[in-house]
Amino acid sequence: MSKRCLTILGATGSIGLSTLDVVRRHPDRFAVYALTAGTRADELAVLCREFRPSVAVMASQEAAERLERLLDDVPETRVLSGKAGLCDVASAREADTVMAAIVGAAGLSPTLAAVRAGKRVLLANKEALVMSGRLFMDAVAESGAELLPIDSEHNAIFQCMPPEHIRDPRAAGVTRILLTASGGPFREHTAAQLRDVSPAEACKHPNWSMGQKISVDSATLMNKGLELIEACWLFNTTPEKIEVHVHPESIIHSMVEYADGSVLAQLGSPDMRTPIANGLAWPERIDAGVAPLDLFAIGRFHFEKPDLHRFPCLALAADAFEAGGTAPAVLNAANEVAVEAFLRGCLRFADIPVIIERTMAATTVVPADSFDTIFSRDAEARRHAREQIALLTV
Ligand SMILES: NC(=O)C1=CN([C@@H]2O[C@H](COP(=O)(O)OP(=O)(O)OC[C@H]3O[C@@H](n4cnc5c(N)ncnc54)[C@H](OP(=O)(O)O)[C@@H]3O)[C@@H](O)[C@H]2O)C=CC1
Ligand SMILES: CC(=O)[C@@H](O)[C@H](O)COP(=O)(O)O
Ligand SMILES: [Mn+2]
Repeated sequence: MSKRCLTILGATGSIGLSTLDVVRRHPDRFAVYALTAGTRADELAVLCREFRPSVAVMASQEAAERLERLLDDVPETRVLSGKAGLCDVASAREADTVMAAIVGAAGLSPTLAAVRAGKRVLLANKEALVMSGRLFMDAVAESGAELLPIDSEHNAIFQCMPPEHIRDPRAAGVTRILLTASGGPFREHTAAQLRDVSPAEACKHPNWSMGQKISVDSATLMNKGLELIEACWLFNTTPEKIEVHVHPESIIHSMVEYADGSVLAQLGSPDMRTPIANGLAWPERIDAGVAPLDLFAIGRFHFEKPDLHRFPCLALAADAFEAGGTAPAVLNAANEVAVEAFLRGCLRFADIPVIIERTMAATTVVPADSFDTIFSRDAEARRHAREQIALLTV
């Protein structure tokens, strides 16, 4: 068996560490070519000592200089920095597989570089696809990259469809996708209780252990909104063909309904090592280190409709997809700015959707005809969102 050689973008994060945990269990299958991080050089240094990548990349020159000092005695690891360094390792000839696990818009350029270089791209960074939708999928088609979904719901949907039909589910007899949502930590909060929840409470997901940004997105249901858009692009479908089911146990990771009335579901413990191992080894199955599912202990599954009044972000995302063009990029940018402000204690939880709605209202939708257009609208939306936050906090 020839080894897969990996670049892991966002190696120090929740998905990055879970990926390395799967890799660690299979030294005969996987080798690490490159690891990247944003600012946390100390954490990346520890990983470099264990996995001995040929290249390590930090987002800034300053962080790269620190990493270089920390790896003084690890001469086989070359240190690079910045967007150019990230794109280099994402497209390098030496790597055949790229885990795209940088959080947010910062992941778009390196993920796209991996796509354009025709890699097997394991897509966790949903924001990249939400921002650039059709352009991203066109790049996949042009390069022949193998795009495999890692987001747990999308990986579940992928597992429930014939692989040759994932971009044409109607041809496989698919009638609907049932996208599951946990409902987040505030599923039972009243609108009044939601006003003053803290960042620590928002980051305490009931079932999953994840980075801060996606944890807040789960709490507002924006994560489900981003995932709705992600599913539309990955599976070439529309929001009307996707129904969100709040399933608080997070054991069913999503379902696919067929014309004959069959509904196929993928179940598993809420542990990202399952979809990661599925993507790394696809079409084979390998040990992911995940404990077997104990359905007797779980006992019951519950399902509810999402409450769009308490959690308007889901509807805002559906509206952005409907508006098309640059609207999803604007939605994503406004959300990133609002979540960051909330995490810094500068914005109330309930004002996250307010900032997104105001930013969307203030920004003209134009056709998403190039990545330059996407990046310029992203920057403009961030400026609007920051202005709106400043107005709310004076
Ligand atoms: N966590 C999960 O279970 C799931 C996550 N996802 C998606 O996967 C992605 C990663 O999520 P998660 O692992 O939770 O996030 P984390 O915040 O835990 O990790 C983010 C990673 O990205 C790096 N990073 C952050 N900013 C930059 C930047 N500007 N340039 C380069 N690298 C950067 C971080 O480096 P540093 O450590 O130095 O800050 C870290 O390695 C997100 O898009 C998320 O939506 C999808 C499904 C499930
Ligand atoms: C693990 C994963 O894929 C997350 O996106 C998870 O789905 C978050 O859970 P909810 O958004 O359903 O709360
Ligand atoms: Mn998910």
